[in-house]
Amino acid sequence: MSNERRVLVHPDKEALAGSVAARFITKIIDVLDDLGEANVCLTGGTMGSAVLAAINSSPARDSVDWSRITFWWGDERYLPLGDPDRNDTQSRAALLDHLQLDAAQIKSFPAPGDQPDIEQAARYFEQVLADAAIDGARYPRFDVTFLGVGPDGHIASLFPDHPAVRETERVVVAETASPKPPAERLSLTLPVINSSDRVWLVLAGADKASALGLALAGANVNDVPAAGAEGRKRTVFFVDKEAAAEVPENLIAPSYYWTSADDNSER
Ligand SMILES: O=C(O)[C@H](O)[C@@H](O)[C@H](O)[C@H](O)COP(=O)(O)O
Repeated sequence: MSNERRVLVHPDKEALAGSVAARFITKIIDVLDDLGEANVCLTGGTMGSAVLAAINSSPARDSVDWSRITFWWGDERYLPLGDPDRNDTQSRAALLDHLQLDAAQIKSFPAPGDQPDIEQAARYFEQVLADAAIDGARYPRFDVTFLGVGPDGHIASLFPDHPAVRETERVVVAETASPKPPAERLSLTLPVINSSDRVWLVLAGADKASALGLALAGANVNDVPAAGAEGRKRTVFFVDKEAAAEVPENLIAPSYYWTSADDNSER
């Protein structure tokens, strides 16, 4: 199995969300069959929520044994629990609150007041991740990590030319000057994101075309953080036609009916 980056293009945002949802359901069933349990890292943003809503409305939703999945986020806005702008609030509304999950399956980042300040909140969550890890690792194995991509090429809360995108030692960092409001956020660092078996980037719209084109053309990670996203087994850019406008034709996967047999190449 090669770990080349794949670009899968869809006609529009709705088809994109539906396709990612279908692929996720199939993949996570395979992972649970193989490993017995799974860790999934969700993303904020409109595409992240659209995918979760598509999973929730899928006829195959309840083919997944959700009780064996722990949910994390790649980043979180540092806002009070329940704030409508928090990523976990939006993920709950789109999917998680429609499933029968134990509270322990949902690993929300801390909110203001949980820890003395945002930096200690970052340190605290590093311990939460370590407690969930095995074999002395600093964080669990993420089977699928979703990422949205900003027009500037940011992923999670790793923004171009910010120290967080260059951080390679820490597991969780505090971002206090996010160009995308709100200013204060917590984020996994790139090495942790890239420890994931699969990194699935989901982006739609003409405003993402430049960032995607640059990321696939090998831009510097500091300039275009999405350029640095790479899963251990698979890295897939799920995009719509508008976002794909600047992607070289040779990087776009031939359109084919994807079957699980194709996916067995991962084993
Ligand atoms: O907290 C956040 O804002 C997200 O984690 C962020 O990284 C988002 O995924 C991108 O900005 C893309 O957002 P859209 O999908 O809405 O364009």
